[in-house]
Amino acid sequence: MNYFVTAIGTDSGKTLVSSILVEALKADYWKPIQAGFPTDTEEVKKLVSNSITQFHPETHQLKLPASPHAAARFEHLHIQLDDFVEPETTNEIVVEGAGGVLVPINQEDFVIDIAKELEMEIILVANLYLGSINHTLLTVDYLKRNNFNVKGIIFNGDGNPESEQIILKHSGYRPLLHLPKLGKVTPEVIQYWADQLMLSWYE
Ligand SMILES: Nc1ncnc2c1ncn2[C@@H]1O[C@H](COP(=O)(O)OP(=O)(O)OP(=O)(O)O)[C@@H](O)[C@H]1O
Ligand SMILES: C[C@H](N)[C@H](N)CCCCCC(=O)O
Ligand SMILES: [Mg+2]
Repeated sequence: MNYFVTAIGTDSGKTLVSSILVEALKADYWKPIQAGFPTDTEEVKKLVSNSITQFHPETHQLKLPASPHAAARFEHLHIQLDDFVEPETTNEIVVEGAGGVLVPINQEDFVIDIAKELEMEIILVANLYLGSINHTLLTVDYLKRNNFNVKGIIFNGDGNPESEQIILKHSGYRPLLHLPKLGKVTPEVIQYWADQLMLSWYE
């Protein structure tokens, strides 16, 4: 199974969560669209320590740290959905989106449409700041209305039981992991949280 990691926004922790997933599953990693530097792939390479994972090149590596539709226009490029061809591998792939679900890649399509085209199972990263319930349930509503197959939700940030409870109630999604605010993120920290994730992965 290939997993598409999305979130309720940008800077939500998708790269951090992708590193944990890659380490836990010994899966490959692919960031189809990178906007800005340093790249997420470089970050994941620093955090993953297993010898099986392959890091597949971005389909579009854009200079501007902006929405892909704008970053592409800035470079006189046009991104289209059929640019995205699943990398050749016999391994599972953890695919990281860019920003949240409705991030435009051109004037018609969105980042989440890549997951639809490639029939990937969604993993949703949800933060727990004040305001994140609304952002999360809007994302959940979109995923449900468009019949996405969702593996589960990973809460990222210091505990907020009231938010977690109401999000789980309305989404019906399985909580895969709750990642607190970490200190220095090292490969050892990633391995620890990869082990935590696997405790309930096959439930
Ligand atoms: N639980 C956490 N504890 C400590 N630092 C975190 C945590 N979650 C995210 N961060 C940090 O916050 C920053 C943004 O996280 P990250 O890069 O994973 O976001 P992202 O969702 O991948 O963003 P983008 O949409 O640009 O891909 C990073 O420096 C990351 O290490
Ligand atoms: C540049 C950033 N780090 C992400 N890769 C792209 C985020 C796009 C967000 C678009 C938006 O929702 O306004
Ligand atoms: Mg990222």
